Amino acid sequence: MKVLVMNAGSSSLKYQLYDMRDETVLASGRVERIGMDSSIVTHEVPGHPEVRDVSEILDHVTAVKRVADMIVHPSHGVLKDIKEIDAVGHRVVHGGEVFKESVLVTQEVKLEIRKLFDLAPLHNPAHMMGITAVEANLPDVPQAVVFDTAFHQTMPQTAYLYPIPTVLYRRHKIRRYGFHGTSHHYVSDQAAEVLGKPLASIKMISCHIGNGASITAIQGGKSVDTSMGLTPLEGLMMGTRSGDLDPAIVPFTMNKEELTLSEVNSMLNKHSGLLAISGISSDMREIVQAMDEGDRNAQLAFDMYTYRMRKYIGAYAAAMNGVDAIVFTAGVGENSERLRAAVCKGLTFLGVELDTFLNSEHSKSARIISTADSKVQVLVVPTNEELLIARDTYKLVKEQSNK
Ligand SMILES: Nc1ncnc2c1ncn2[C@@H]1O[C@H](COP(=O)(O)OP(=O)(O)O)[C@@H](O)[C@H]1O
Ligand SMILES: CC(=O)OP(=O)(O)O
Ligand SMILES: [Mg+2]
Repeated sequence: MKVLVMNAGSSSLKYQLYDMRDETVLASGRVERIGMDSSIVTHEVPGHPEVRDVSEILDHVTAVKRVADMIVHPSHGVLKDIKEIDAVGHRVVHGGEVFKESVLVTQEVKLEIRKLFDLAPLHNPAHMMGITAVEANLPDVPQAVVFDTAFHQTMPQTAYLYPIPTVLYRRHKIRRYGFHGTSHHYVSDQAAEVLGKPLASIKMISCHIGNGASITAIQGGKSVDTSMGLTPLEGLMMGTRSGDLDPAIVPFTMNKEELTLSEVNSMLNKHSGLLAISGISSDMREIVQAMDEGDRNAQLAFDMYTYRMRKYIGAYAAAMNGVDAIVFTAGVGENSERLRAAVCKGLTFLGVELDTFLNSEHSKSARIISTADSKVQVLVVPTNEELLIARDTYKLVKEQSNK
């Protein structure tokens, strides 16, 4: 079975095509700057150089069509006919309380995802555009949706309720949901394998540090608390998002700066975090470079970012009354030895001892980076949300066809 995995953002579309017989990636790529003047399409077949193309792509339907064209292209395609694609799996960030696991797309499912637009305005509308674009380009191909929130549905009420009037939860389902669940789930499985211990016996803290960033406490393989909340704004300081702050800042800023609610919302989501403090970039690579060149604001941004991570790790060690393993994943977590070193430096009280050599090694595989004596094992595990999405999609479509 061939499964196409899609992660549609508001102006981008990432894809991976899997052959599920051996879970190999046949092709992958992305469309960026959808709806802007020059859109960029990149397409890669393992073992071959990347193909890049700049053209005008006005909407997601055209973007999906371009992806399909790439996949069947005479020179860099991997399929003869687009009909060879058996199923499409989508990442959907917000599944609310309705979706505790992955499901096949139906009219009702689409309606439910639409109801959640308010709660993930940067993400869910884009995913829906991806789903309808596939319907337009690949009619009759079954589609599945895999939710970032699903893994966190095991959180106890103590962790997911906000201490505000409960009528807001009953009426509007205002509660903490958590995100990046597919990634936290994947890396926790992988980490247990590397450690050679059953997941059921491990207290783990998983740090997904990418553009968006979240930390999850995983006990016995289940998410028991996570740093993101109702929306992906709560928790850690991120590239452009503020993370935790005093909610009173919202009305106070609106008042003092004469801003509207949507302007403040945009400030907190798009103009805060690393970008705001450094005044340079939301990209950790550029922050580290500027820091090394002596830029004090970049240094401050880095210090705040890692300080806030350390506080969450401490909190989750307390939440689980201990921690056996800390896992770093996603763009920053996997690639920045500087970040890992800075975070772990302040965790010696927990018995964390990083091995400087292992931490500095560049490798694409899951590995331990703590010393043999460290009481808490520290790991780097490359995440693979796409593979879990492909697996769930494959399973759901197979079950459906066996009915
Ligand atoms: N070598 C590196 N050092 C530090 N940060 C890196 C490195 N490589 C990538 N990153 C960071 O990873 C981020 C992207 O992470 P990723 O998990 O791919 O995010 P997303 O999936 O949300 O787009 C970039 O913003 C960049 O700052
Ligand atoms: C939920 C979330 O923050 O996702 P991303 O990191 O892809 O923005
Ligand atoms: Mg990501």
